[in-house]
Amino acid sequence: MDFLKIDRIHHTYFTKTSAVTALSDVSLTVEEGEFVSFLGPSGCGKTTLLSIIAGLLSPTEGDVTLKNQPVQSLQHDIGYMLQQDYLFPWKTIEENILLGLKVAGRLNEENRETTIRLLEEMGLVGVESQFPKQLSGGMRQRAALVRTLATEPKLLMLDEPFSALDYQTKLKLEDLVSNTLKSFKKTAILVTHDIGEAIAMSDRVFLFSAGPGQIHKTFIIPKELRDSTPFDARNHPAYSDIFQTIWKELESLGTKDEY
Ligand SMILES: Nc1ncnc2c1ncn2[C@@H]1O[C@H](COP(=O)(O)OP(=O)(O)OP(=O)(O)O)[C@@H](O)[C@H]1O
Repeated sequence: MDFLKIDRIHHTYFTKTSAVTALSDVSLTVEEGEFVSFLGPSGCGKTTLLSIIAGLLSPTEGDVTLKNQPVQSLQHDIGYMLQQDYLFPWKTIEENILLGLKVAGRLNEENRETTIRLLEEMGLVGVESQFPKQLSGGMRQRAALVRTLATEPKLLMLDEPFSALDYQTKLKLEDLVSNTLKSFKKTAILVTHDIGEAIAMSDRVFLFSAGPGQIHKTFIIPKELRDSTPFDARNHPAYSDIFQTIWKELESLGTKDEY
């Protein structure tokens, strides 16, 4: 059974004066526990597709099923990690992390223990009583991910989560996030413009072309890279081959200023 099935999705935005086709005939599947990336130029429909998967937007045509259930309304058990951490500045890290569980009326001993394990995995033990402004950007992003994972989402969507961080922090966070998602056996979709990040973190990469957005090609990341941490994958001999292959495909789509 496919964990997530996207079947012949087509989406057109209609405005008073125009119609913009954001996605055309997009089909893909994601297996449980898999980490996939959506890579492509600005405007190729990545955000539109995430919104459709989350049930925030109804596609013009096509179907999405998550764990064999049709997605027809907002999915509450999808977690997000975004470019901004959206932590509440007036709450401590612990209060921020437990907020989602409290609001859902699901705070109990078991998921408190899960939260402690997550704090350990993400190297955040000791900062629970601090406020977000006392933490670095990377630490705040880690706290935001703990808050998301604490609610045990079925699927995690990572929408350019590292793009506002400095390069060193981004590399360290890639490793931490990847290890944590593997140890919690999470299924995840990463949206990124960064070929290296997509290769280092994913099992498969879907390369989108723009205008309208379509899947141009799917790349299976070599096993030796998948078995490595993202940092080690970037330094593996197989990395440059797959990087070149994806780069050439991107170039064949037409170079855009964004690249
Ligand atoms: N609400 C909207 N109304 C009209 N057109 C829209 C709307 N949202 C997106 N679009 C258009 O749909 C296309 C796909 O947009 P989308 O934001 O999904 O792309 P994207 O790949 O996420 O871009 P980026 O990488 O810049 O975030 C673009 O041409 C965009 O201008």
